[in-house]
Amino acid sequence: MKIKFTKMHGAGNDYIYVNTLQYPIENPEKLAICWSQWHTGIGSDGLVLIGPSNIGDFSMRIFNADGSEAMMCGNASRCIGKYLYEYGLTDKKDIALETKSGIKQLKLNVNSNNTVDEVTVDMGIPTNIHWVKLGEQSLYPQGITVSMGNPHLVIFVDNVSSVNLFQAGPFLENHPLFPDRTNVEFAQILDEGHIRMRVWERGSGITQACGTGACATAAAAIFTKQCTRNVKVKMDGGELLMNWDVHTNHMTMKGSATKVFDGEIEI
Ligand SMILES: N[C@@H](CCC[C@H](N)C(=O)O)C(=O)O
Repeated sequence: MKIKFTKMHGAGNDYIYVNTLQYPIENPEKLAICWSQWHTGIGSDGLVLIGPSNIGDFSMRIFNADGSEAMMCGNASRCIGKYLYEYGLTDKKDIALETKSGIKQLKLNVNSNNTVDEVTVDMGIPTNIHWVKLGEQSLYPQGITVSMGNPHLVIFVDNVSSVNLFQAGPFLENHPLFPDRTNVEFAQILDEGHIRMRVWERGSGITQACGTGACATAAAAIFTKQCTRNVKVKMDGGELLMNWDVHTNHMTMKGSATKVFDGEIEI
């Protein structure tokens, strides 16, 4: 059986997107592992399924490169907005997307060519924000946990370029404090409106960007009064603009969504 897919990225965080309304997928965990491989698969940070929804306009399921299913993905939610509009699944510019961490509202920025270049997502309320001690075995004594529907650990450092992500990432992802594992963000405050961040994602390793991670980083920086409520998070693959609303407590994330190519694969 042949499945059509689209490879897309948001700030360099790249996923394989399948419209399951047309191509139902029975074993996404296995396919995420197989297709994400760079040398023997399509190559990606994971697999995203676009589906129907009873409570929103459409739904999203996201699988990391190791096959684990995540509750939410910020970069994929923007790419889904672009996909839905440009592939004619909707003509709405405001889309309610069902995710495992609830409905996320997408606002599409449609340009004169009728293509979507940017999407703003209401990412909801950051929760579980508190300092944690990481113990003597960690190079980094403490960090801040933030939940954006999925778990994050944010560690502020003076120089993000000097962090050895390959070493610190897996150690902290699997730290005993986090029985469900965690995403790990290293963040350097550039000024009160700009943060430089590098990420180790749970289930995918080093990625070029993480949308929920950018939200978590902004929330941690604002929580510790290092940044204002409007802040840009610069990652290896691009930047996202965050706003943490003082009245609603919701975090919004604005950024690009890019199509790489369409393909077809046999299963
Ligand atoms: N890249 C994503 C997050 C994907 C899921 C994450 N690795 C997890 O397991 O929670 C984003 O852009 O938010």
